[in-house]
Amino acid sequence: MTQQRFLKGLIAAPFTPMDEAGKVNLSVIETYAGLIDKNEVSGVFICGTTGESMSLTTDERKRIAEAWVAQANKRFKVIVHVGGTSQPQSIELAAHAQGIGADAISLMAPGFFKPEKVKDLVDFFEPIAAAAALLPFYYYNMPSITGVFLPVNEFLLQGKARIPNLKGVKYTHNNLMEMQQCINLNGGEFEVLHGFDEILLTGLAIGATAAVGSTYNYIPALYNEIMDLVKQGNLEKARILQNVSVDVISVVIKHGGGVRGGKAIMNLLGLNCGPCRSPIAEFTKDEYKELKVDLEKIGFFNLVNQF
Ligand SMILES: CC(=O)N[C@@H]([C@@H](O)[C@H](O)[C@H](O)CO)[C@@H](O)CC(=O)C(=O)O
Repeated sequence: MTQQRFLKGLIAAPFTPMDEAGKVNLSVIETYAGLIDKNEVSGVFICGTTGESMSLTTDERKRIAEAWVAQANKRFKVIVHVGGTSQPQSIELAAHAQGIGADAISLMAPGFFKPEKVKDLVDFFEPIAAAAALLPFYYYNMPSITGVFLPVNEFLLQGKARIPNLKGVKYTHNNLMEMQQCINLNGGEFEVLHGFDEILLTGLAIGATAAVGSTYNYIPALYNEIMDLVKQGNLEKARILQNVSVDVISVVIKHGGGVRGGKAIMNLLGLNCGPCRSPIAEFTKDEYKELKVDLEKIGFFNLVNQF
């Protein structure tokens, strides 16, 4: 089946640059956007998990979205995550994303008061998606964080009946059977964006054609090669490269995970993204030293060719 896809290839989930005082530092986004453009990354998924959306104010989220749309300047796509726990706040962010010329919106399920049924989730999303009716909308499925484990294929079916701009799902979960069902639903009607970098190869094997992730910020070449190798049918080499990604992500996990560890990596590489916002603890000097040693041990710095 060859369907026209809106999103393809690698989409980086940018870190939100902050200064030492913990304020959002928009000035870094110009250089950041230059790196994205240079590295065959087809888009950015901003203010998501990696972008610390839930720790930002509504106004900060708007300013960040404006900066990315302006700096991307149509060189790559900008998908704005507008999810949260407050429907009116998300409506405001969705309308804003459309107004500034973003390419798409995405929303995770509300994780404080949770929808009990698929219908509740559709009810929550419908007016938000309608506020950006001209943009494709991707459901951001991430049950490990939201605690919402509703069946995604069922959501796509019920959602499409009421949300005309529902385009697909960003699938950040390891239920590969369900992910495959979503990919094949209605003959491949929906775009399923792969969400876990460490198992990209698995997602590609079952038919994903685009992926959103935090490590595509700093080692995109590795993943672009995995994608090329899969197209060529060279699974043996693709597996070796995926294993390299697993080594990197093991170090990232040791140092606090994709957001904390990943932001520290960006800082080590010279793109000043600053600290994470509380409650994610700031990296100490000793931690930076230890991270560098761990990355050197696995040959990480040879993988980084874009800085
Ligand atoms: C839970 C989580 O943060 N997942 C990441 C992954 O890229 C993740 O950092 C990576 O696979 C390492 O575990 C992305 O799916 C998140 C993402 O795209 C986002 O920032 O919204």
